[in-house]
Amino acid sequence: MNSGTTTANLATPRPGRNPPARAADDVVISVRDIVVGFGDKIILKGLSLDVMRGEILGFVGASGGGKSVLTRTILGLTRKRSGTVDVFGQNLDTLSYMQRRQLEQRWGVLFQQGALFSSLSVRQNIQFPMREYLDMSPRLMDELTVAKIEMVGLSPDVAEKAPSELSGGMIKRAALARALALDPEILFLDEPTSGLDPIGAAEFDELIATLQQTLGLTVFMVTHDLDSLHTVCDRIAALADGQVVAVGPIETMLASDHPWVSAYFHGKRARAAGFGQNGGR
Ligand SMILES: Nc1ncnc2c1ncn2[C@@H]1O[C@H](COP(=O)(O)OP(=O)(O)OP(=O)(O)O)[C@@H](O)[C@H]1O
Repeated sequence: MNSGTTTANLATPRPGRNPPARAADDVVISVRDIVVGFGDKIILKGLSLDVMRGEILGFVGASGGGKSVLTRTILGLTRKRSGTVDVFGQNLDTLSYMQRRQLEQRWGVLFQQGALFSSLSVRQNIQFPMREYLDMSPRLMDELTVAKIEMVGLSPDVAEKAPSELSGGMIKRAALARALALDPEILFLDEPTSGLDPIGAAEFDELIATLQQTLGLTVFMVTHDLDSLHTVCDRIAALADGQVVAVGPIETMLASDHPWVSAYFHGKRARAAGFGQNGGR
């Protein structure tokens, strides 16, 4: 999937992709100095990070380092002890219930675990957020459901299936369709390619890139997948010791002298994937 990809074409936007916005006022998510812990265990230790409009930001870090915790904190599902999270310029701590609900309609989430409600059909899963947030006729919901299913590359008959009847790749796609149900501007993806074989993972990466492009999405993607980082991410942020220790395009990661970042991007697996040789791939 990555053959023909060079370090040079990572420095500039890949052909066919619009350059992501980089203006300071185009920060879509701004995390400042957040501290998150459980009991006496501090996971995020004053972490700061910006996500820019229209970019795919890959978020990497050691297992158990706090990537999901950061995602859940941004989404307001995990309490922080201090610091701020602004989304679309709105400090999440200051929002009223209604403002919060309006904001929630502007993002879609694909969680790593429990991607679909197992007791609901794919149609019911996709319509879940529509029922939760919108007042729509069943007919319109059905039409939108088919559109979302086709958008993620599944056939319409999948709508009536139960999650247990789908392959791992189809479940990811159906969950993505649900994440897109409300036409969000931001997509949060927590390890979207985990559990997929390399071909399935590559196809899913391609789907994310295509959707980002056609829908103008901003994507925050937690991933361990070196191929995903290389092929679809505009920038990468690396988490270590509870903080973002490097952020930038792949070249920044390859040049970083932080021990974890260096080990990750120059390690055995990275070398097997063709990274880190002569400063690139
Ligand atoms: N609700 C919670 N209560 C207590 N500890 C928690 C809770 N949620 C997360 N943790 C702990 O926070 C740490 C970070 O977890 P997190 O799931 O964010 O890691 P991660 O970087 O996403 O890991 P992985 O790559 O393995 O998914 C772990 O030690 C985890 O056990």
